[in-house]
Amino acid sequence: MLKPLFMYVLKLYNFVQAKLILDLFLTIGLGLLEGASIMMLLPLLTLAGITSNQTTGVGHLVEEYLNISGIALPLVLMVYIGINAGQAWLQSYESILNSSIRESFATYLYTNIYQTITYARWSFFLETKRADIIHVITTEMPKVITGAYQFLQMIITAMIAVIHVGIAFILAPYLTLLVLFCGLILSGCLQFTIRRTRKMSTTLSDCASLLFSEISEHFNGIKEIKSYGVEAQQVKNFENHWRKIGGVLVELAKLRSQSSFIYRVGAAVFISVFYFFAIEIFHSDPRELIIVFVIFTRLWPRFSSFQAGFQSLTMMLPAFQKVTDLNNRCKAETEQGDLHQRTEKFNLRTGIRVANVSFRYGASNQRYAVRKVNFFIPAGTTTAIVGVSGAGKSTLADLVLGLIEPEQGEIWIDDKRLAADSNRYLWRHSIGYVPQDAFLFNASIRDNLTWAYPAATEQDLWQALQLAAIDDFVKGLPNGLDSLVGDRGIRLSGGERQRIVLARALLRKPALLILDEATSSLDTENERRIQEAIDGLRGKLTILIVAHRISTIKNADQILVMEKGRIVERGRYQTFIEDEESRFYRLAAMS
Ligand SMILES: Nc1ncnc2c1ncn2[C@@H]1O[C@H](COP(=O)(O)OP(=O)(O)OP(=O)(O)O)[C@@H](O)[C@H]1O
Repeated sequence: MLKPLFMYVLKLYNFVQAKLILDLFLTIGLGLLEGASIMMLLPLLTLAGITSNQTTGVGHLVEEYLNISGIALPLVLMVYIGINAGQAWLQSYESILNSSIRESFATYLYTNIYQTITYARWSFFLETKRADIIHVITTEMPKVITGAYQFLQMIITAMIAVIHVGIAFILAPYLTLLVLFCGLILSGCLQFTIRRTRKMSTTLSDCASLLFSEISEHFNGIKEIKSYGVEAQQVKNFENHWRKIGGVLVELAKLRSQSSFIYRVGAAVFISVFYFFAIEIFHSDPRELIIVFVIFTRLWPRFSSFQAGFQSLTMMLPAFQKVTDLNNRCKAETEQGDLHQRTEKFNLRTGIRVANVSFRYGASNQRYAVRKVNFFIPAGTTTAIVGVSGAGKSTLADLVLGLIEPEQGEIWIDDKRLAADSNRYLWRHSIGYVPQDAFLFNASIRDNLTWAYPAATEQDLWQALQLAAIDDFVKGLPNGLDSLVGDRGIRLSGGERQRIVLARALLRKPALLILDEATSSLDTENERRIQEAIDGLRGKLTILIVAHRISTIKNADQILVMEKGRIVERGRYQTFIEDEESRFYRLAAMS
């Protein structure tokens, strides 16, 4: 269970090696200075007249040295001030260094996980809930960063403790062993709270993940929730989730207060034992007794914070596990090859050949979404795929897009086979894609367009808008290209949004334009407009249309009819519509 934690600490070490070593040296320096500052109590107490009649021990040595050298109080006080000033300076320097290590480590880890997730294959996103990914990034990652850092702080605390215990041991070895023994007993007593904390934390993490999913789905489906009038049910679900989380949090608070109770009572018992042994059994030098007492009263909060830190770390372990699992899954799904060094594009000359391609969602799935499909899309032509819902149209489009890999068969772009990840990546780079519910950023129209092609000139932008038949609309807006589209393009109508997205796709001068049910959610008027825009592109571009409505594909050069993952008919609109026996005819009659 501690393995993921070590991994992150190791990452932290690899990331900030030099700074971390400097930090550790500073910590040792701080520990030594703090020890020296405590040791200064010995000459100070001696000069104040507290002495002992013992003739051995460090106290006696200091007494003799002060007598022989004749060192006066002002000099000892100056040394005391010097040590404390040095300690304060080191402390402030160390805290700045710590904060810089922590922040750069956080940036590194966040960017790293974001990158790993983003570069994972599409299949990963098909199998993973978005809410779970967002939950890991926004809720679990901060815990991981705090945890790795806290672990480091615990090591630092342990190092300082070792220095202090070392000093105490030199002064009073038996008393020190006694205190350490008592500390061990106390830790043993607290083991059960640690185990229980770990269990509760896993439950808490799972509950939080579910709650996050619930919130995300709630706001994604808010329109449906309101139209069905199920607000009360949703609020009740939310309340139930919170009640569960609240219960776990109260349990954790109980555990924390239990440990703190055990600590406080234990401290009182151990101080009494310490005094009893020091005075009655060891007959200790009062100065050494005072110093050992000072050391342990300073160490006690450290022990206690070490214990609390350990408990918090235990609480964070489920977060480490979740982040590590996600990271490992993404890594296993990362597209291989020199993907991001290459920028060249595919330039379709002959066409796209889909040869005997089959695909299913998951190796254990009995049902193939696409089965033994063969077809050719000549460059510069329009191909349409039609079929009833679930026939496999979008899956086939995703295969041609290079988002998913065929389980069997091959896809060829001219004479290049889409086999390697890097090929598929470059191919996607060369495609314009317009899905049914296209995505627009909450930014200006210009930003939304240039996102796909940052090097676009003003002329390129207007040309693309014109091709998508939306240039007049944009010209009419008060801020033209710089008008804001609102969250997900909410300030635009469905048709305007789709045409902006079409313009964005065209801006890249794509080798292939894929329209995946791009007009199915539009009204007739908007559909007509976008249809005109698409018709205007015929012959200029290679187009693949996945269509629900037959009216949108009348002018296609080739129509493929799909049924249960297979292509069952192919031809042109005119031929099909005259053949009442054709499946296409029946489809057209249904739509
Ligand atoms: N992510 C997925 N996981 C598992 N099965 C899936 C997934 N996506 C699609 N399928 C299944 O694959 C088959 C083909 O789906 P696909 O979306 O390609 O059909 P479609 O013809 O595009 O349907 P529609 O017109 O309704 O969008 C369907 O049986 C569907 O249930």
